[in-house]
This record gives sequence, structure tokens and C-alpha cells, in this order.
Amino acid sequence: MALKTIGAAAAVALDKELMSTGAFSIDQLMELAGLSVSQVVYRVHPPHKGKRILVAVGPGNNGGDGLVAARHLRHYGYQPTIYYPKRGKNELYQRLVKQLEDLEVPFTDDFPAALQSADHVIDAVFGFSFSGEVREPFPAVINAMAEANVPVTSVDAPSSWDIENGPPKSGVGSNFHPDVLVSLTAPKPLVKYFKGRHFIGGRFVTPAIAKKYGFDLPPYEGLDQVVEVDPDGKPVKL
Ligand SMILES: NC(=O)C1=CN([C@@H]2O[C@H](COP(=O)(O)OP(=O)(O)OC[C@H]3O[C@@H](n4cnc5c(N)ncnc54)[C@H](O)[C@@H]3O)[C@@H](O)[C@H]2O)[C@H](O)CC1
Ligand SMILES: [K+]
Repeated sequence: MALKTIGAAAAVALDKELMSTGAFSIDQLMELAGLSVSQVVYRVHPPHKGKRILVAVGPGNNGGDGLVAARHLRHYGYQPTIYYPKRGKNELYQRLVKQLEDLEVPFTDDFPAALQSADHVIDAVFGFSFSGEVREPFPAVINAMAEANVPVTSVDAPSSWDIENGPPKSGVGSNFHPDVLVSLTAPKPLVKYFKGRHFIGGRFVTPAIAKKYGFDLPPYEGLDQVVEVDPDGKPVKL
């Protein structure tokens, strides 16, 4: 049985539905998304393996998830550093930045230099609204993540991948294969091209929503916001 996925258009529609008839606010969904990412990083890269987490943050909500994850990781005892070259004007992003500044989390302008002293990278550059060719200043960031000697965890999608068709055939992103992927709410079709450890984070979705959009709710355990699944969608038992 194959893992059930939702396409880019369905992901946008589902997001809208959660925030209208579902009565969630964007802040809540982003908080849950970032919390899921922080739990995955703790699981695959506990603090004793190295605390320096570099977070590549894009201009949209995928980037917002990265800012939230960085805050939780700071509270877990990690030392996050943020690369955020195209800051959204949206008040929500500004508040997330302020929360990190109040925790004395550093921001850097030099991604390749920061990568030299990182133990783990979070790719929160683009999610389900990415399209076309990667524009400046992000090509160098995607290339650096593709060549990183430390593990990379992608938020919702490996940035630069097409949501339906996976990695680009050539150019920026064609050699980008992150180690870990956290699918938010539900996996997207690109997961069939992904070879690393795959987690699903969406422990807020109602059975009715999952049924309407045609995906399965994974068996979350205990206090976990995430479940690791194999390519067939079966939970991975540790
Ligand atoms: N329900 C959920 O699961 C939630 C998921 N969330 C996360 O939000 C992203 C989708 O966010 P959105 O703001 O729609 O878009 P992105 O962050 O993917 O990117 C938009 C951003 O990027 C720019 N852009 C697009 N294409 C390119 C390009 N080729 N080059 C450069 N820049 C590009 C565009 O202009 C925008 O500025 C989803 O994946 C989840 O991670 C939310 O947290 C809510 C809950
Ligand atoms: K991403």
C-alpha cells in the first residue's frame, strides 16, 4: 500500500479550509508546524550530537515554521543561528523574530560561513508555494545545503523541488537530497523521490478533514507531534 499524498493545489485548499471553517489561526498552525520540526530535530539529532543548528529561512510561511522551530530548539538547549535574507513585512514574522532576539539567538548574513560551524541544518526556505527557478539570493543557499557535510532537515519540502515532480532535472536543486523531511499536515507527491528519513507532523487534523482530502492520519504516540513513516506509509518502530 503506497503512502497517500496531497498535491500542491489541495495543500493550499486544505490550509485555507483549516483557517476558515476549521477555525484555526495561522499563528496556531505555524506554531504546531514549528513544534513538529523541533521534535524531529531532537529525535534525529539529539543535543549530544552537536548543538549548533543553522536555520535557512525563506520569505513565506515555510520560513515562519523555521523561526518557530528555532525558538523551541533554543529552549531544548540547542544553539540556533538564523539566516533570514528576505524578511517578510508581515507582523507575524516580525513577532517571531522578536521572540528569537529576546532569547539572544544570533542572525547571520553569511550562510556558507555559518555552515562551516554548524552541526545540523534546517531547510525552511520554500514549501508548497515554491514554483519556477530559484531566485536570488537563494541559489547559493540551496547549493550549499546540497553540498553540506552535516545533516539537513527539510521543512515540508526540500526547497527547490517541485511539489508534484520532485527534484529539478538540472540546475539549482538537482543535486539537493536532504537527510530528513518533515511533511506538514500530509505528505506531498514529491515524497516518492525522497530517500531519507521521513516524518509526518499534523497532530491536529480531524478525521473528517483527512477523509475529505484522502489521506491517512498516522498513529501518533504519547506526547509526540510527529511519526516517522516508511515509503509505504507504515510507522517506523524505533
Ligand atoms: N497547514 C500546514 O501544513 C501549514 C503549513 N505552513 C507552511 O507554509 C508553507 C507554505 O507557505 P507559503 O507562504 O504559502 O509559501 P512558501 O513558504 O512555500 O513560499 C512562498 C515564498 O517564496 C517565494 N518564492 C516562490 N517561488 C520562488 C522562487 N522560485 N524563487 C524565489 N522565491 C520564491 C514567494 O514569493 C513567497 O515569498 C508550507 O509548505 C508549510 O511549511 C504554515 O506554517 C501554515 C500551516
Ligand atoms: K523547505
